[in-house]
Amino acid sequence: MAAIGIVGSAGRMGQALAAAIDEAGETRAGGADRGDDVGALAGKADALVDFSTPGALADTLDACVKAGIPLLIGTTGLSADNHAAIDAAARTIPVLQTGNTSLGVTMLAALVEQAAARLGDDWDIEIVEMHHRMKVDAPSGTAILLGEAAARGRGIDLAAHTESGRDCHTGARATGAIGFAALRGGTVAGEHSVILAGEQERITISHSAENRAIFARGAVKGAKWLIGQPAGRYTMNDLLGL
Ligand SMILES: NC(=O)C1=CN([C@@H]2O[C@H](COP(=O)(O)OP(=O)(O)OC[C@H]3O[C@@H](n4cnc5c(N)ncnc54)[C@H](OP(=O)(O)O)[C@@H]3O)[C@@H](O)[C@H]2O)C=CC1
Ligand SMILES: O=C(O)C1=N[C@H](C(=O)O)C[C@H](O)C1
Repeated sequence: MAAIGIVGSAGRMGQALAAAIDEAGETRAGGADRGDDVGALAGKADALVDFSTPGALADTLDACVKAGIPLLIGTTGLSADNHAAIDAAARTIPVLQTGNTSLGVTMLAALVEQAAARLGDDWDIEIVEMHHRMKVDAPSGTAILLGEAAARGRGIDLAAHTESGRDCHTGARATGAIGFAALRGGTVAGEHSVILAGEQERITISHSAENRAIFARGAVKGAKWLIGQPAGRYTMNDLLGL
């Protein structure tokens, strides 16, 4: 049985994760929220799972490195500095970072990578997502993950080909661009569609999250899998052997 600590335990995902830990028969090592000592939590856990905010990440990584325990990072909206800090910590401990812990989105990303690899750049790729009104970051971590999968398939750099936040007179779409559009409203748990738009035909591949339990269950699986892995940076693909 694994003792899993929750960073951001009072939040929507923190609560869903607590339920998933119980459902899986694992142990809750406790939680850390704003102002709490994450080091104390790391000291009594086998692994931490973080669904909080990018500003909390540096302390959480430090705490896990000091305690020598793995960390699963589900928080999205991460900066380049956050990613550099993850890379540094992953030299000492196992770290799994993903914009989406669900099995369905991991499969969707694999399909998108394959489609992008086989279709030429005359097929325009657009990623559309919708989330609840409380979500603070855009595009979603999942949309970015799907964009990275498409870019990998195409053999291009995502940052250099991103078109997002289109407004006013944008000019025509750049050939080979990967476009992002974000909608916010209501209580939507997470909707993502990847549209491949060619000449007179279109492919749309979608994923709908019906609730947060799917993310929480995937995070518990990920945390358990991380315990016992060597130091390194992992994704859900590693966990699922994709
Ligand atoms: N990878 C995935 O599969 C998924 C990722 N997410 C991501 O997880 C994150 C959390 O989402 P959600 O639960 O909906 O958001 P919430 O706002 O409901 O929860 C975040 C929690 O983190 C707390 N928090 C703020 N600062 C700290 C800190 N320094 N240390 C510890 N906790 C802190 C917040 O407290 P306070 O209210 O006081 O600020 C809040 O309770 C988001 O980035 C979201 O995009 C969500 C779903 C799935
Ligand atoms: O904030 C959320 O709610 C979600 N965040 C993740 C994201 O940014 O993609 C995952 C999921 O879509 C829900």
